[in-house]
Amino acid sequence: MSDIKKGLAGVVADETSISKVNPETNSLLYRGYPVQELASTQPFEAVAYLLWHGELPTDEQLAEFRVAERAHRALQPAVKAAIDQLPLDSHPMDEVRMAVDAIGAIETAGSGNVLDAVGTPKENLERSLRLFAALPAIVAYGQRRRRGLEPVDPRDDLDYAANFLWLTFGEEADPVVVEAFNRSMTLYAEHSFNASTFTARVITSTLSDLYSAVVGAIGALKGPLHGGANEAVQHIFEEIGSAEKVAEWLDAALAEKRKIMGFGHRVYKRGDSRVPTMKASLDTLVEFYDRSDVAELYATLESEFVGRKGIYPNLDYPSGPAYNLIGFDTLTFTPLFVAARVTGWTAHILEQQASNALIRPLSAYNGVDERHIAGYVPDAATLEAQQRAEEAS
Ligand SMILES: CC(=O)SCCNC(=O)CCNC(=O)[C@H](O)C(C)(C)COP(=O)(O)OP(=O)(O)OC[C@H]1O[C@@H](n2cnc3c(N)ncnc32)[C@H](O)[C@@H]1OP(=O)(O)O
Ligand SMILES: O=C([O-])CC(=O)C(=O)O
Repeated sequence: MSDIKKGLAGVVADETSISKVNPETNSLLYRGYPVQELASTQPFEAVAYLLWHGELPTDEQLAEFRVAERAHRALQPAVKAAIDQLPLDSHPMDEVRMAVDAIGAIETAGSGNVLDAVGTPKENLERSLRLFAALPAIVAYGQRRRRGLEPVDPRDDLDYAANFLWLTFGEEADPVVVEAFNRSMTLYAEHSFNASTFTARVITSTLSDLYSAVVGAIGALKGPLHGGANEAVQHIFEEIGSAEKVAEWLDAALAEKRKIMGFGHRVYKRGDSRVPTMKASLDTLVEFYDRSDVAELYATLESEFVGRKGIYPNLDYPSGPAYNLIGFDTLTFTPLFVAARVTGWTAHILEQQASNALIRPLSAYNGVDERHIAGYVPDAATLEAQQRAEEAS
């Protein structure tokens, strides 16, 4: 069949008013605002509000939103208990998926049946806010427990980004670090019908609940062709070691036909619109931590790979080393992406619920021709149905 779109490449599956990815102009708009402007001027809470409500909050709305977000920051004992059941060497993405699953099971408990678990738009907006508020403590706890540290309590006097760093490291981060981290959250928040968001929309389209959709999206994000690439970039940096070893490493990697993680994109073919903003944040971190070696490796790998293949970095390329400099464990990088993208996922879940159609594409069968079990004799009802089908065709 010639009209198969492998990987749904180029297929417009539905409309959305949440974000616009334009590879021609290399731009990304959230509800009409260029993401670079949002990243430079807004706290992440305001970006979450924008994605859900369609408008940036007024000062009063932001203050009210912050009160609600701060009220749900603490790690719930049942969620901590769910995470504690897992081996310490479970992947943190599995931990986060388990935590969201536990929250979903707790919050929809008593809803009676699958129809009631779906919830109203108001309930789903509240659920989105609670998940957004709870994820930093979940991600931070994962890293702390692997380091043998007790969780710390959230700080009501800190905004989202500063509190996230506090929860992870147990100390107040420098404003330079908070700013870079806040920007990364905004840049990661939303990107139209990427694989994880589309997964969330597919699950939502069956009238399943918001938590199930987010759990599915986490599973899709874990893959290294999608969100898992920020973790994979750091592994590559460690494998290479230093800028002078890039050329030799790349020769071998390309000879082995390896994918170089952090490069390439399904939609952007001439560079990811978010990279310059994240690279600027990486530069501030390089300066702050006095790690010019990281900048050198970054620049050398980029120029060698772009020079040889004409394939450009995506957002995971600068964010991987940025998260490493901040002090996050490498395996925590993709959970940070979850904490940011939960805003986009839930905005899409709400949009899908508001205008739903079951998502169910067709497939072209390319298996063996019809065949039969030797000695099988159809019963009367089957024969009758076959006869009716033949007559109708
Ligand atoms: C936030 C995000 O999720 S951004 C994406 C993060 N993912 C990564 O960084 C993983 C590495 N990149 C990739 O695997 C790809 O570029 C993808 C999956 C992101 C996009 O893939 P697609 O649009 O399907 O392009 P596809 O994988 O078909 O690549 C086209 C060609 O470029 C090559 N190519 C694309 N990206 C890379 C890469 N990173 N390294 C080496 N070769 C690459 C492919 O091998 C393919 O070559 P071929 O035509 O000779 O077979
Ligand atoms: O859009 C995509 O396919 C992947 C991506 O960059 C994202 O989800 O941020």
